[in-house]
Amino acid sequence: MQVIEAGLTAKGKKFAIVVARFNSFIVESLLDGAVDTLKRVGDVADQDITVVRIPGAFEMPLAVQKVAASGKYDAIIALGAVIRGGTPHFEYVAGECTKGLAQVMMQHSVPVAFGVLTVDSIEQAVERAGTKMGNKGGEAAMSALEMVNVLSQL
Ligand SMILES: Nc1c(NC[C@H](O)[C@H](O)[C@H](O)CO)[nH]c(=O)[nH]c1=O
Ligand SMILES: CC(=O)[C@@H](O)COP(=O)(O)O
Repeated sequence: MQVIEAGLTAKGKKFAIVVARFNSFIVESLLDGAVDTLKRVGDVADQDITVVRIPGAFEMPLAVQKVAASGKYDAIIALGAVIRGGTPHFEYVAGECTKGLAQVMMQHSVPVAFGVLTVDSIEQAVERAGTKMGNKGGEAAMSALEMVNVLSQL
């Protein structure tokens, strides 16, 4: 049996973090978690991290597609927070964001870590942005680190 398993250090690899400004009080905590994980777990240097700010989750697929097409990055981390309101708006924004990001990942063969919260309430968002349910930005960064390493072995 051959098992391909990857480590998490990614010194010298380049990461782009695409950050939605909508619900920024939540998303900035996701960004803090992602940067902290890349540096502390991945040993990624500050100059190898590029942060791209965009309006909201709906714009995420296009921005991530441009970043992927540049060929400059080993992985991309998408960070945002879609919080359910009183209309069907949530379904459209969250659905298009999720679908679009998956398409970009397959089209460009570059890992896109999904750090976009899709939650029913602000309370659920706070819980996932560095409080009792952890920090989903940090978790997305962990997956980007692992994917960069695993892809290099395949
Ligand atoms: N409601 C949320 C949005 N809405 C904004 C859209 O993403 C988009 O920027 C706007 O419709 C203009 O095209 N964005 C989020 O990231 N989170 C939300 O909860
Ligand atoms: C993405 C959303 O669901 C939200 O921000 C929009 O709120 P609403 O459905 O009340 O217009």
